[in-house]
Amino acid sequence: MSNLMASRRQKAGDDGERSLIGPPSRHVDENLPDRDAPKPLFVYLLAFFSALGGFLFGYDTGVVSGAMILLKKEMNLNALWQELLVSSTVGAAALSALSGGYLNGWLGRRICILVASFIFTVGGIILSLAPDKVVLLVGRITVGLGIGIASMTVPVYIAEVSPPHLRGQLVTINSLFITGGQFIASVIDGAFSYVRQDGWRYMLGLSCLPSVLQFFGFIFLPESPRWLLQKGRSLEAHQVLSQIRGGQNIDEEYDTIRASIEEEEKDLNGGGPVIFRILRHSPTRRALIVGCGLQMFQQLSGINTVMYYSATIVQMAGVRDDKQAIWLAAATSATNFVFTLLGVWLVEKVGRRKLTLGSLLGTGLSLALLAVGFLLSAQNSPPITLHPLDPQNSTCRTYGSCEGCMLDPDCGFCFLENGTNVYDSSCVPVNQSSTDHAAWGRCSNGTEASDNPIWAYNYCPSSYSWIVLFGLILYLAFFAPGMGPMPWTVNSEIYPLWARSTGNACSAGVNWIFNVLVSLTFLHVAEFLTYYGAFFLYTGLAMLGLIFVLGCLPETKGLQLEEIENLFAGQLCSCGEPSPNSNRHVQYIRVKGSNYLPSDNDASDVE
Ligand SMILES: O[C@H]1[C@H](O)[C@@H](O)[C@H](O)[C@@H](O)[C@H]1O
Repeated sequence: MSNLMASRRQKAGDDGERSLIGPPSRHVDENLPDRDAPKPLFVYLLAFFSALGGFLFGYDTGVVSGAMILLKKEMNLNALWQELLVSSTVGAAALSALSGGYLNGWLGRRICILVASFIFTVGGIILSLAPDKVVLLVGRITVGLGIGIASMTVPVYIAEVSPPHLRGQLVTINSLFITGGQFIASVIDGAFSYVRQDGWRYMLGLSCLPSVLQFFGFIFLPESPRWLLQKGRSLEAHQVLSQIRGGQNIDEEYDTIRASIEEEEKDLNGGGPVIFRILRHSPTRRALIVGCGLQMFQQLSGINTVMYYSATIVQMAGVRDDKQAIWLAAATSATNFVFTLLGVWLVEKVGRRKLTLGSLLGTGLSLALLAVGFLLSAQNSPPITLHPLDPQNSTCRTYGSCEGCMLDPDCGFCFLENGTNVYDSSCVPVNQSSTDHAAWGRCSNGTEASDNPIWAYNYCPSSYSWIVLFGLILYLAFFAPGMGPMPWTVNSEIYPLWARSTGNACSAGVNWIFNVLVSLTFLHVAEFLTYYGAFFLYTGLAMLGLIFVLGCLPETKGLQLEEIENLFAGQLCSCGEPSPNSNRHVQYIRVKGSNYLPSDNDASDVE
């Protein structure tokens, strides 16, 4: 009973409505069969224009690998500059995602999306016109700032304008656009890799098209009604909500949002910065742990390493032609994209929790398969049979097989091939200005060796590479529908309005910080643990993630945003079971527009 009272106290602050307390299964949206639930077109339009932010996130993070192949030759970039141009964007995204929380609360979601698309456009222009590497770096930091703001604002905006029965699907569309952006970027990379002179300018500059489209779209699109209500602009909020819901009766939804905001205002958990209030208030603190944990485990399961390394994996499997390898890497991003589509379809069918659990389990198993593939390749690594005189007396001459040679970033494997048979192999230093060639000898640039030796940098030829290739496809098939989109989707729904932008800013920041950490450490980890060791490590981390999700992620499917806070009222890790405080919740029903006051004696008020 005390739970009931607490629940009622929590929600019954609005006169003019009466509260009905009932189990989650009874609430309005779940009673409607999916096919009968209204699907107002306008909300799809909003989701599309917002998700262009996701597209830009995917495009700008994905396009750089292809651009770098041309850039490093044209601008003579050394390893440090290449690293800077790739990681600066992700680092800037981390910073701007963290500060995006404040901007979101202050300026609103719409203005933040406008600011992000403006920054994307400016960044794209800087990049396409850059006369030197310093300006390129400025451009890459600029787009990173846009990505950070977009990555935390767009899911929040979509979640706030969506009706509950479509919310998971629509927010997941943003992730579909991220992987779509990565896929289109790889196709553009492939197409413009033939344009040796300035091809990179087109690759980097083309991002201006979607950002301009988004900017003009958002000039005409409305602000989130929830944010408007929070700012006391109730008339506008009512109008916007009714526009978004296609003229349906919105009174009930409007009242629920308003009541919850009024309740939040009464119970602001003292003053001070929002992050401190989040940490002081246990339900939001728990939600923040779940949100940040999900984002951390998303990156720790190694998605960006696998994507980055996919070109090498296909080379290892025997595709030696550069162009073919680029197109096969595009096929990898296409796989990521197609399987995210599966996630969009599944999220409202099986729910967030089951989807994430199934995805993590499959991701872990595929990582183990990848590791086994690398282990077998290492154990059967081709021996080094030639030991040419090394003028630099480098470490390369000390290795007995390809495995040790390829793990040393300063060396590469030069060999001849007859079917699957490797012969006349040597380990020689890599050319410091381009890893495409050896520093000297048969595999160096400009050497016209009649027997056409093959230069393998970062990989070894292996007859077990099909296991690795299979592991890669399996990994994407499991990761993309669940662990890819769910951290973004779940974060957009688990915080109450007052904590939503700050909560999302923190969790998006965690995502970007772990993205930089994992990508920057991968080669070093591989150097110390070997490739199979690195992939076994990711397997272990994915399994830890599985335990975390199993223990801590509740199901949010079908609930109103205002109801979700209750899921975190109980202890943190309750294995997805709703806490005792959350299995009753309140519905607000306007009774003929009258000022109906809830009464404790009213039989309809209790179960
Ligand atoms: O959800 C996205 C998506 O899965 C991308 O493919 C990945 O590159 C991002 O890091 C991730 O946040």
